[in-house]
Amino acid sequence: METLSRLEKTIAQRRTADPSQSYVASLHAKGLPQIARKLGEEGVEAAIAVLSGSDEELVGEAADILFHLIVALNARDVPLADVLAELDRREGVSGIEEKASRSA
Ligand SMILES: N=c1c2ncn([C@@H]3O[C@H](COP(=O)(O)OP(=O)(O)OP(=O)(O)O)[C@@H](O)[C@H]3O)c2ncn1[C@@H]1O[C@H](COP(=O)(O)O)[C@@H](O)[C@H]1O
Repeated sequence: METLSRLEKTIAQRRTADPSQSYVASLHAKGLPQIARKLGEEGVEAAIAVLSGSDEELVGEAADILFHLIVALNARDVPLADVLAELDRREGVSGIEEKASRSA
């Protein structure tokens, strides 16, 4: 989790960098729709790697999706800590109970 928090800080700092020098800044320059599109693409690539990639390819795709997810959260000014707190809240609650609480 330390790694993800550190990455979140770096991403926040790079938002306002020169887009020709920073991938994060280049995504921001293209806007929220592009950030969302990249997150979707990476999700699909990760799913394909689950089915047919090597372990090494899956690790790479998993890293890409975590990175692009944090870029997207940061672009919406939603702290990663909020997501982690939500996961903490769900701890000890079974998936079935969680689903029932959502549809109640
Ligand atoms: N972890 C990452 C990271 N993972 C993936 N990527 C980039 O995400 C892109 C993945 O997109 P694709 O695989 O679809 O490749 P692509 O065709 O080049 O991408 P597009 O042109 O379609 O956007 C690549 O350009 C990767 O370099 C990352 N870019 C940056 N980081 C981290 O973010 C920090 C800040 O980066 P800059 O903003 O570039 O300084 C870096 O120090 C790293 O810690």
